[in-house]
Amino acid sequence: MIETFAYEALPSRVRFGRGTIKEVAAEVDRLGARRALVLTTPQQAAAGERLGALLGSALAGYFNDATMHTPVEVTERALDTLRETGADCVVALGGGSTTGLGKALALRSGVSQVVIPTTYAGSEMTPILGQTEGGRKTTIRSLDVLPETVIYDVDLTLSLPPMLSATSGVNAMAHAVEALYARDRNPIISLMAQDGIRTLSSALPILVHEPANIEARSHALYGAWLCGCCLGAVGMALHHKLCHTLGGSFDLPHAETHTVVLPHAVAYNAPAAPEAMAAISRALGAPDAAQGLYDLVRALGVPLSLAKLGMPESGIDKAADIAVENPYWNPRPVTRGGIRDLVARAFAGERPRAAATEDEAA
Ligand SMILES: NC(=O)c1ccc[n+]([C@@H]2O[C@H](COP(=O)([O-])OP(=O)(O)OC[C@H]3O[C@@H](n4cnc5c(N)ncnc54)[C@H](O)[C@@H]3O)[C@@H](O)[C@H]2O)c1
Ligand SMILES: O=C(O)CCC(=O)CC(=O)O
Repeated sequence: MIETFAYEALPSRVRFGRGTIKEVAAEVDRLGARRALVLTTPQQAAAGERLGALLGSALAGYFNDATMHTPVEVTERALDTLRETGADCVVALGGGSTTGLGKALALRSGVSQVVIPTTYAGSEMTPILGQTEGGRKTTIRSLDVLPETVIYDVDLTLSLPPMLSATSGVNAMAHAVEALYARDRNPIISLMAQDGIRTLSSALPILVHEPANIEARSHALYGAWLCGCCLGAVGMALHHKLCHTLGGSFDLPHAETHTVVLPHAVAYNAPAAPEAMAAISRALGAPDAAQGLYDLVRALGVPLSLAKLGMPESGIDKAADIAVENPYWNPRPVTRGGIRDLVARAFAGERPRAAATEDEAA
């Protein structure tokens, strides 16, 4: 039987393919905008200049200081540039950090956004904005920050280094995994989630050895789009909350933290979400969801432990304390002991705990 559900499609236009960046001026025009401010990180400034050339007379200027976790002071500087250049639109070229800056500007000024994603983070498909002020990261959900247009150009992902491709891809898979057991899950998003996990788990092991494999790049970017849609559409749970806590408390890198934690969060939730686990296993082609994810991460050759990412051992207890401070919905109740065990295993890079039955886990 089909479960009772609600489904709300988010309004955004997507173009996908190779060489699609050439359509940027037409897409800006389609939005009724006249002057576009190009946003990048300092590392992608040269790619931003090539994009500026494609915009021609619609180019208003550049802001090349996008920074991870969207610090408010950077947004304020970008807002000054937006006003000085008279831009009525932003074109964000880059990963989640640059997309985040575009969203922050849209929230404050109402400008429309074209996003050209070059990682697999998926922020371009969500009405979610995380911002940092005074060392504290807060998240809002509002249609005001949802980008109007997203241009996926597979060619732009060829330069994404293999290790960042792997961790960014697992970051994307985490959105799909949690969508499958979300409280507000629905059949359309679950289909996208399963296909997102399937395409990324097939493409990533190829990309770490052959980063220029265009077919694998194309599947990975398509999978990232599907996973981003999942994050934008339904609520996330333990895995995302825990990564947020760990990243914020110990200044750990975003995609790498997701990659280490995902198998352990899935093992924790497995007893309470058997249908989701079966769907994840099928999508991975592995007998067990959590063990399959761990095997995938190990095969990608990326760090398997929070210790390797720079978390101190004393952080295990601190993370467990913070994780139970503010209650949130999760398919399995979040207990301090359970989370401590999860974080300790993730800290050491051990295999996730073998799945318990729901009774054993209670
Ligand atoms: N709000 C949301 O829905 C959402 C979703 C996912 C992530 N995020 C946020 O996004 C940020 C992380 O984004 P990210 O993981 O994409 O990393 P990122 O955007 O910080 O990019 C990492 C580095 O890789 C470089 N880079 C990106 N694409 C490249 C390419 N194709 N070739 C070469 N270099 C490239 C960037 O310039 C940067 O230096 C975090 O702040 C996270 O919280 C937000
Ligand atoms: O930091 C944000 O902008 C929100 C992050 C998020 O919702 C997805 C993630 O943790 O990958």
